[in-house]
Amino acid sequence: MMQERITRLAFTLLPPLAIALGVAATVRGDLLPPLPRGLMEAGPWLAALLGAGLALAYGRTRVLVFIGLVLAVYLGAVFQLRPMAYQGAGDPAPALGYALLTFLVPMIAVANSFWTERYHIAMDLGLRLLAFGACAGIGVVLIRQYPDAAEAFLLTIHWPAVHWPGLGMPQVSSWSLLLGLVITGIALVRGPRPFWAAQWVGLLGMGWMLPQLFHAYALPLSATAILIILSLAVIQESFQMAFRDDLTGLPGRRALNERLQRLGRRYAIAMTDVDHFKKFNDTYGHDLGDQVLRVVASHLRKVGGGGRAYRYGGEEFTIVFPGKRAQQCVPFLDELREAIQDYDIVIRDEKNRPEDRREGRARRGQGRGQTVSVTISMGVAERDAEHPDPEAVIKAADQALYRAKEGGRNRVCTHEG
Ligand SMILES: Nc1nc2c(ncn2[C@@H]2O[C@H](COP(=O)(O)OP(=O)(O)OP(=O)(O)O)[C@@H](O)[C@H]2O)c(=O)[nH]1
Repeated sequence: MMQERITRLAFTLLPPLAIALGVAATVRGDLLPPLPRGLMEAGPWLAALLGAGLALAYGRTRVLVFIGLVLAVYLGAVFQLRPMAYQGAGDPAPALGYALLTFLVPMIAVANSFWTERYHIAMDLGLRLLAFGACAGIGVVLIRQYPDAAEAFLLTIHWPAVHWPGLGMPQVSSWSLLLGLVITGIALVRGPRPFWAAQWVGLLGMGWMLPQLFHAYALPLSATAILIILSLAVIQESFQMAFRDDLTGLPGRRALNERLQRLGRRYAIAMTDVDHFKKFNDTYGHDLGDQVLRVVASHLRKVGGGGRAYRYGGEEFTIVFPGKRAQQCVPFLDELREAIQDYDIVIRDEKNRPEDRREGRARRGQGRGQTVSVTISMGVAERDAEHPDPEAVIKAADQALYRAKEGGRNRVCTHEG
């Protein structure tokens, strides 16, 4: 499971990181030729339109809010920070406004990303805007009412030893950004999803772009890149929704249908079914049933012989072996069957769970955690004259599976016997 998560993390994080590093190298290395100013400055708006369009189409209100935050930071840097840097210190109001913005954005981003998308999209978006707008409003009121206290909190360098002026933001803002990165990072590692990766890279990118204030392209190019990364995350998530099974993480039926259309002349297909699963569900409940399906899927994912597993539906899985005969697949299938049969699934007794963690550990130490195991049956068939297309091969594999069940379950049967 661990290795699986690391692979997923790498696949999720590498594309946005590659885009971000590409942009950073372009800016730092001055690799772009002189371009008309308007063109560069149109970038963030065009990318925001693209992202907002996609987010609206797929009902991703979280992304819409994050797009707003990126634009707010970009505009804040261009219209607040830049003039401030030219004019030098004088009126503290713009500095306070900028500090409040950079302090609030990572916090709002985190709150927004943990807020599950519910209700109708307009209602959901309205509630978010109301809540986050209220936070910003309270911040502005507090700054106006208590400018000295606000300055002391937002603009003071509280710990000079750990402050790096090159960060381009007040110290509390950099803490807020760091906290945002840590929380988003943990969420990303625990459940690698394109949105978490996009938000993590986005926060990092915002932190990176602010000190490059006077570089001709840094701000618009970075903002454009972050918004494009967000748009790609929306596309990637919708793609995953269509092709990946949510419960097990395996590719789903649609992905299987796609794969079946592109098989060559020789292939074998195995149908897999969890034994007595209805009884299992009835005895231990649907939640443990779901846990079993995840465990079975994590084994099937590791199938050898060039096979690839899909969730066919319910407790049925399909494994496609390109270039193989049915007999050649049997050892790989048997290996899976044995691994699943030997795997102990620990029942987490939620009702009688001890409050005290130490007691829990002690109880587990005494071997009180009850375990269960399941078995699977498999039927495998290959393409031949009698079964010339994937539908016919699946039907033949289903018949073999039926025989495996009839023969006592926990076994692999081939179509030809
Ligand atoms: N927990 C859980 N159960 C599911 C899911 N999908 C299907 N099931 C259950 O899987 C069971 C399928 O049982 P059956 O096909 O009747 O057969 P079986 O009990 O597996 O028995 P044999 O196949 O004859 O060994 C049903 O009780 C479904 O409710 C799911 O996503 N989660």
